Amino acid sequence: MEDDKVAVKPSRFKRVCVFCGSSKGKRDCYRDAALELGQELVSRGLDLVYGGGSVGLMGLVSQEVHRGGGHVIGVIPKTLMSKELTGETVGEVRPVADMHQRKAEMARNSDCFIALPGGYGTLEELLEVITWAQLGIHDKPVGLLNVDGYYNYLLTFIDKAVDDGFIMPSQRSIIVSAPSAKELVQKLEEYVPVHDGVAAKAKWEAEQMELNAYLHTEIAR
Ligand SMILES: C/C(=C\CNc1ncnc2c1ncn2[C@@H]1O[C@H](COP(=O)(O)O)[C@@H](O)[C@H]1O)CO
Repeated sequence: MEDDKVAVKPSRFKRVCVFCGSSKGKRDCYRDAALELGQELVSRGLDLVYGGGSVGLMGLVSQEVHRGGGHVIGVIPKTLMSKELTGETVGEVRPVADMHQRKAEMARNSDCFIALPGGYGTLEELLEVITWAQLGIHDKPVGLLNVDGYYNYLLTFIDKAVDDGFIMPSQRSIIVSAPSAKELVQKLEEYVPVHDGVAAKAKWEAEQMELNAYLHTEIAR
């Protein structure tokens, strides 16, 4: 092999679920991070799963992956499907019945999760997959793209919850964070899931979640 060619190790992931703002935020660094994450997924040959639509950072990351030739899956509740609300979705659109089914479908179809900066919706999606990891419902890595320290207060709060005995120290490592997309995806590739006694007990919930998602899909047809 020529010296300037670096062998790219195949990814352990196929599909990455991205949670992010339905707004672009007020600073260019958020916009740039969404585009950079899109490019990183394309360069690693990874598909994108996200909440559908073209608004805010959601639009930027999905359009960047689509433009780079990556496969994009937008999972969107039927009530949000009007173009006035969410705009055009690039790639594949998977309509679902409601917000709960959307989260279950996004999780079921992904091998890891990444949160870009966002608001309540992003936080809710992020904290749910962290909680599911804590309960052992899945063992997929969860990453926080901490663009210019956007999530510093959240990480400080989580450290406080560990210090004060509300989160087990072993569960602190569920959240993987990094300031750039490249670093974050690399850390997620290397992530080793946390396992403890809770995990085994909660496995049934994973089956329940899959069954619910399947039933919702069938009912929605
Ligand atoms: C109802 C309005 C806009 C709807 N726009 C959305 N379209 C698709 N998905 C959305 C939308 N809003 C939230 N989401 C989901 O939550 C995350 C973003 O929420 P945030 O509060 O902006 O952080 C995102 O990951 C989506 O899955 C007009 O008000």
